[in-house]
Amino acid sequence: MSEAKVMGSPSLSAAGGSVPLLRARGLRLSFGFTEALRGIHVDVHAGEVMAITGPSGSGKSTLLHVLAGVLVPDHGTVEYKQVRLTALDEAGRSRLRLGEFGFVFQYGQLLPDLSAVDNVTIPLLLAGTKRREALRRAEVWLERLGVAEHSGKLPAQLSGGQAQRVAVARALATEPAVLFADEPTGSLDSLAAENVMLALTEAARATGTTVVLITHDPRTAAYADRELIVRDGQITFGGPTG
Ligand SMILES: Nc1ncnc2c1ncn2[C@@H]1O[C@H](COP(=O)(O)OP(=O)(O)OP(=O)(O)O)[C@@H](O)[C@H]1O
Repeated sequence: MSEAKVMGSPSLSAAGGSVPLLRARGLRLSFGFTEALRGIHVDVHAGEVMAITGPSGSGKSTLLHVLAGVLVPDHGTVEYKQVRLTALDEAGRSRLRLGEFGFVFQYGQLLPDLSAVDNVTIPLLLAGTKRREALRRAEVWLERLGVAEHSGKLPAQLSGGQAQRVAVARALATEPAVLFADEPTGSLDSLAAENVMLALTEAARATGTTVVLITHDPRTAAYADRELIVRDGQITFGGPTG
């Protein structure tokens, strides 16, 4: 774990209930005249797999980026482990992202000239892990994601589903507290999508990693513990009641 980790275990509120790992209130964000987020409240609890669904253009990616501290809302707050992420400057948010969060995108964005295992070592090496140990841990993660036999292949030699599982292994290798995934199966056929989701959720549940993922696909959402539906920048289903 990196020094940038925000210390503290899941805490209890004064009332004795568990405090969400991520707590967002009153999020509003506009791009010019487009109101992408129009007053969103979200709680994400430690260890849960949460799917954000909704029509194209409804604000899903914007919401994910605000929760992950990539974008700053015009109004509203995001708290991570009770630290107000929205009050941090860019450097503070960057440290938090590096230390606590992992990311997977629709197209895994593996480095094309590096083998699968070398791709997975990258974040470990950046975090200061020695090369030998990084290789060992990368192999363990490829095994967990079911792609160990492809570890020496270049991304171009992998199927789309295999490449996404390598991308998930890379995102989880530093053992982030939260994995943010934006359409992680969006480029795959349905069988490959199910295999990636199965591998992703099994690995996340085995390690207690919290997952926030965006998907258009109901079959992908079915792997989540909870679904949040966003329409026109607002949550229409699954938001906090309190
Ligand atoms: N950088 C940006 N500049 C201008 N407008 C943006 C920007 N990012 C998003 N938007 C607009 O904000 C709204 C929400 O976009 P967002 O990408 O969050 O939706 P989405 O639900 O993730 O869509 P999709 O499912 O198609 O990826 C859209 O109207 C989009 O055009």
